[in-house]
Amino acid sequence: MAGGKARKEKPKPNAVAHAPYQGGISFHKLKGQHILKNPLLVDSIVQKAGIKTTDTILEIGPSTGNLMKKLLEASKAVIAVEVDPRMVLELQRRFQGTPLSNRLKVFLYF
Ligand SMILES: C[S@@+](CC[C@H](N)C(=O)[O-])C[C@H]1O[C@@H](n2cnc3c(N)ncnc32)[C@H](O)[C@@H]1O
Repeated sequence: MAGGKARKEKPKPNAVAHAPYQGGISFHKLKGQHILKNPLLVDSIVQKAGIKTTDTILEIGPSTGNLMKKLLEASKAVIAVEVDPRMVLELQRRFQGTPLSNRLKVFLYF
């Protein structure tokens, strides 16, 4: 701006209200909610964990289940604990009626 004062940007009124809307769910970043989007990263995590088909896994905070899906495919069972009821609903929708569902238990804890 030649000769004028630089205009100050208005602060956003509420960071949570501006969280991106993805997969039908708005994520609350302040609660640590974000999803693993890169399938190669998810594969790498599962591979490095050295999971055996006889293992039962405890997942804390599965969110919408991107990592969970791979964990279920690699293990005997996954027990998950999630604080957000919207995520629990989404997980039920995602895995209901699939062969993975009988190896999964999700608990809502809050
Ligand atoms: C970073 S996300 C998990 C991403 C997920 N693993 C994926 O595959 O995309 C973290 C999740 O943990 C949940 N969470 C935060 N605090 C928690 C707690 N104390 N106990 C259980 N879940 C929690 C959040 O609601 C959120 O769904």
